[in-house]
Amino acid sequence: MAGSSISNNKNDNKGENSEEYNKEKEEMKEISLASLNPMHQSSLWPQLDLTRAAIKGNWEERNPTILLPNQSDDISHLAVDIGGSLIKLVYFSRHEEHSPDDKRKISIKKRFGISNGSRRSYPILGGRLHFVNFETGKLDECLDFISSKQLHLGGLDSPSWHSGTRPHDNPIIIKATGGGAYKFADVFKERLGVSLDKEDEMACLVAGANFLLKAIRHEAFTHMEGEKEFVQIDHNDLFPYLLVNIGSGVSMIKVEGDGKFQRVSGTNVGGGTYWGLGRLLTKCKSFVELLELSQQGDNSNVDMLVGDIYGGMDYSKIGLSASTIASSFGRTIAETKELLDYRPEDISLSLLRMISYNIGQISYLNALRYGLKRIFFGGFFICGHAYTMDTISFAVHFWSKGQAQAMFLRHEGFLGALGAFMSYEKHGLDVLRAHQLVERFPMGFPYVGGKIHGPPLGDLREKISWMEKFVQKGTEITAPVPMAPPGTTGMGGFERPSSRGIALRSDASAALNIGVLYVVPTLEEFPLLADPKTYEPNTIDLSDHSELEYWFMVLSEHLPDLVDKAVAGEGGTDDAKRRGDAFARAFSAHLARLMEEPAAYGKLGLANLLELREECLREFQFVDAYITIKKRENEASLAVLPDLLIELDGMNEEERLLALIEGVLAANIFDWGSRACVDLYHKGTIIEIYRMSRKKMQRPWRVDDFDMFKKRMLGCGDKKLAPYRRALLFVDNSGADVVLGMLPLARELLKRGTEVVLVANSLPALNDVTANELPEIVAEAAKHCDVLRKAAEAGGLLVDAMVSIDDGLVGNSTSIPLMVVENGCGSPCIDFRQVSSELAAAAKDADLIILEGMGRALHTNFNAFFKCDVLKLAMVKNQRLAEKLFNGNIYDCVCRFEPGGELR
Ligand SMILES: Nc1ncnc2c1ncn2[C@@H]1O[C@H](COP(=O)(O)OP(=O)(O)O)[C@@H](O)[C@H]1O
Ligand SMILES: CC(C)(COP(=O)(O)O)[C@@H](O)C(=O)NCCC(=O)O
Ligand SMILES: [Mn+2]
Repeated sequence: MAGSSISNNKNDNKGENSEEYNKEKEEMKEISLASLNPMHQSSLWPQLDLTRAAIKGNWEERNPTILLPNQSDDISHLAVDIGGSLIKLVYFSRHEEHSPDDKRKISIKKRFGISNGSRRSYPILGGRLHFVNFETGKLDECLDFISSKQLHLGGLDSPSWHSGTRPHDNPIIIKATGGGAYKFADVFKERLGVSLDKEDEMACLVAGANFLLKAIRHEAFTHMEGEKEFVQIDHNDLFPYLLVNIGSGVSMIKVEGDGKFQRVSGTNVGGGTYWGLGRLLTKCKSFVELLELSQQGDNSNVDMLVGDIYGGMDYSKIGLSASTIASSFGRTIAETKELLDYRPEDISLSLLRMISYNIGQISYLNALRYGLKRIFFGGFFICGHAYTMDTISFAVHFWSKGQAQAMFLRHEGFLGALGAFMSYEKHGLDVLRAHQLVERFPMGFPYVGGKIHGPPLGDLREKISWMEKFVQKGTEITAPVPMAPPGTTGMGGFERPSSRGIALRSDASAALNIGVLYVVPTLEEFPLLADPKTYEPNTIDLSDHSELEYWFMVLSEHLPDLVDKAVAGEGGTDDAKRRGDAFARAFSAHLARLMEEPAAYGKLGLANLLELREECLREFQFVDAYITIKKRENEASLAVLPDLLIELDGMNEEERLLALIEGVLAANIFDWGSRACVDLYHKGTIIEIYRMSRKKMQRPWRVDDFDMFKKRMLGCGDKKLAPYRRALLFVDNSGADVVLGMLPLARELLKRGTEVVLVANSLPALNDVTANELPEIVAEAAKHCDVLRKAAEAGGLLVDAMVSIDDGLVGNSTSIPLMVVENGCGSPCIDFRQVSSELAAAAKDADLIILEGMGRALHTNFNAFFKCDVLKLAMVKNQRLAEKLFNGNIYDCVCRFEPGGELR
């Protein structure tokens, strides 16, 4: 029950109780950012070190990469928002993941004329934006933090960047907003030697909100009766809106565009009122404590309800139920009672409701006054607290009679600081778009909910011991807010929160659900999506709790096997075992967190869970858990490929096409992500299983559009259609899947004059084949196949891999080339909103897409439409999914052909 869960709460006040966490000062929420345009630097922007800067690659390229050899990788830039209650820091650290261009990449870049980085007219460098906050009353802590991380020296073009000293004639300037930018300017100058460049607070709030609403996909959400729902904001239909920032006090700003706004109202009853009055009345030591108290409160002991006045009856004539609050704190007029006679829990809840309800009501009145339908609420007062949001939402909904809607922002507390940060320059941040931002949730997130200022755990050993320390706490993650629906009366008031007794996650009251947003400048929207606006990658929506429970179970059960493979893949060393253990804990904690609050990481689909698992493995430096298995299966499959090709070549074209599709479906059984299949592998060799799988291919398949596809490929009678120009083949698993399934299909397309682009993962995921691995596999296959060889050579694919091939054949070919491009993903699924620039370029001339495998064709994209023809091929290796999608059974096959564009 709530009481015990809260009082036993070991996550509480970590900073105060534990020495270790006393030094935790770095917020674990980060956003990666595009970096700077050296062309447009203002003198205020901390300069990059451009000494010995050189253009890498071709000078004639439109967007060459500029190397900055003297630029520290840890360069930081800082902006501050110093409010009445809290200081918010936003700082940028450059953080680029370098993956050297291999020959495959170079040839693809040449082929498609892709320049480095992005299409824009400046090089975007990777980086992260960190969010940190301190109490304003503890300014010293904040200054120590800035100083220890040298944030105030951020990237200045001076030798002092390294030495930490700086010449007096070159003042350091930091962007600052909030009242404290004035009040504490001298302290910053004295302690850190920096000048604060003051930016208007309202302008910063608006700039921060506009950026977030445009660039971050799941930034805004509604929160009604415990239900959180993300809102897709149409960039072209964002304005006008009312921005209500609930900080110490409250500002209400009518926003009509970028930089176009007016502060129309406000109220002095805000977050400071709750925290200040609450502290006085309850003797709470911290804001979090005060909020937690409210979770166990019953405000009817403090508030005067309509029923108190009307002898237990509703005042239905004017729509007020007996439980409606008639007068906040009205019961405390009783002369017989003193403050100590009231429970602090009840006082806290009463205060929270009074203030939230009041702000909701005033906000709506202002929205009404200015004809604004949408209201976004920000400010640290909300701090992800479900009951606060529900109360505000209720007020807006009730007073507007359902006409207006309250929306909340995930980065609620950092609008001003973000706006101040953006005011350094107008060219870096504000052009970023959602497809370039990837949000990741680091391993500590389930434990600390993004709240605790964790140490920068760059070192793997630190990560592991951090996990080990938290292992006890893993079992204590209890339900966050909400609470059960607050039970509104529908008559203008609230019932008491029916949530009393439901456990509150220790830190949920102040947990900001913000992960790490990496900027990957090279990511693009897939150009062949029929309608990017309505595209939803996930087929399974995990907001259905029974689905979530099922997949939670599947992934949990699969965990020991995955850890075994990952550890074995690295020789089973003690180090690998320890990492394996820590990974299992971290991933289990993510799962537990999401079970309790499915929307904690944004909108949750199955693809997100599967990707999270891969990311978590990478965090513990398991680069490729299935590497040994993949190699073994590739070799076994390559050994039988020649026989398969001979068999195929002996067939007529109709038989062959069917055999090829059957082959793809049968070979898709080699999937180490499926429990059922893994069990199967104990029962026979790869080749035996493949044969068994082929034998069982009975048509009609569960989804069987083969005849339609055949008609398009082979024509009908004398009527032949032109071959496809270019086919994108999204390959799935290593071994038989790619070697005996997809490569023979690729070969057939090549023979028919179609350019083939093999699209594979950028990073390993389960036993999926990667773009790095494919050229070698193709080279091996090509030893047995002229078609593949010639095509690959002509495509420049087989540069290194083909050294053993007879030189006489090289360059003689006029065949259509075969290419390998990376998809930009490291997951068994694919989200077409964010793919590599290589793939986006290759897609431009494509007229056929073949999506293979459960992850890419069923879990994601089963319902997706494309501008060109698409063939979705997969074997369903999970009973529940087969039942859910088409009332089918495990091992059913899907061959779905959907003509694109005008044909549909
Ligand atoms: N950890 C916290 N400590 C103090 N106040 C907090 C905390 N978390 C949330 N708050 C609430 O947030 C309010 C401050 O919000 P904020 O947006 O930072 O405003 P300001 O800029 O005025 O400081 C506080 O008055 C309090 O109600
Ligand atoms: C992870 C996968 C999507 C990979 O499937 P693939 O794309 O390789 O066909 C699939 O194995 C899966 O959904 N596995 C979990 C379900 C299970 O164990 O039954
Ligand atoms: Mn796979």
